[in-house]
Amino acid sequence: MSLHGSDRRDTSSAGGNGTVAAASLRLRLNPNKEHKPDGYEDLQLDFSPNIFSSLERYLPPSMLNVPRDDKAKFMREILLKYLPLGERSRSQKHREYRQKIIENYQPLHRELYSVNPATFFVPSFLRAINDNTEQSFRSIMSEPSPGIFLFDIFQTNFCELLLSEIENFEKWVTETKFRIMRPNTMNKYGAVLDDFGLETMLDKLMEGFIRPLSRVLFAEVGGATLDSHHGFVVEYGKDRDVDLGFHVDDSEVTLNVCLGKQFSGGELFFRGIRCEKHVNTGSRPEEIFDYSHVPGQAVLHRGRHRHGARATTSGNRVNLLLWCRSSVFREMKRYQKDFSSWCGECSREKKERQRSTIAATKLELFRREGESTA
Ligand SMILES: O=C(O)CCC(=O)C(=O)O
Ligand SMILES: [Fe+2]
Repeated sequence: MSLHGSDRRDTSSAGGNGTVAAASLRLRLNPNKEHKPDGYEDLQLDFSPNIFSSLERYLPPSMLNVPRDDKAKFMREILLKYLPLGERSRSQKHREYRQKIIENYQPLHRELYSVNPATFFVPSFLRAINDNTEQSFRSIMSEPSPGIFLFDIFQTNFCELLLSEIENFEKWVTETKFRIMRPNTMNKYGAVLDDFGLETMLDKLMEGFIRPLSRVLFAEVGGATLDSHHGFVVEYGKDRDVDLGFHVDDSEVTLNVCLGKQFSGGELFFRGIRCEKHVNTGSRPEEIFDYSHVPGQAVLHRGRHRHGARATTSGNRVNLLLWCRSSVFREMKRYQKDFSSWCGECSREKKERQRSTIAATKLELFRREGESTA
């Protein structure tokens, strides 16, 4: 979402009640650069906390020092005006849904709810992130097939704690008969981690740890500008989902980490990267890659890398998925037709066009040469 000068609207209906409802309040045209904005990470909001911190500098001077909740409420009203009506009520309903869960669900392991690098990540991963160079990233990962990166990320203890938190959440769901929303249309089981309080932690995971990698590995699909996420777990086995059909993710970059437990089967199969237009085209032999999950190991790939998961034939498999999105990339994509920098089929078509242009030029040159020597 971008707030251009010309888009800025009157905020007269914003606020609803209390101090922030004054009809004359408008956003400033230029930000107050001296003002140090509040953090909004710990609030349940329908937009990224960063948007609130950025927008705060545009608040009218009289509002800069009002309580944070009032500022958030005022800004939220403004931001909601930029959503189409249907989406606005969907967003409102989802907010209420989350609020209800968070007010009633008692987390089991509070230490999971904010990122603690020393206890979450394995040392090799932390070192690479701290070095922050392409060389350091590549030194901890393998790329068994173009665009699919594998590396150790989570400590065993972190995986176990997260599994136990998820079990605890599901126990609460069963006991209270709370109807939860599943991660997406393809899963009957699993849970959205963002919905029961892990959103801020996962946002930090994306910003501090996945975006630096994606900036280098997936620059052409907005890897440097990932700014929102959908974080969830999928669960397979007896009494759970069995497999997952062939699909692309609603993400620019996907992090998939197996948390455990004991299982067989469940391999991921990859079949090349495709844009929307080419999503159903065939794959070439070099695009075929199968991967067997290893608990604690990350698989990082573009969301448009076509894939699916084979049946988990025994035991239980639980995987953490972080679909990372870039609003900038999505906006730019609307004005483009050629995705040869990442779509396997666009790239093949482009090479084919170049090949036939060269062939036609050569033919023309031969023809002219023939004419001049005749
Ligand atoms: O089962 C898996 O590990 C893959 C899940 C997946 O691809 C997804 O949820 O988008
Ligand atoms: Fe997927």
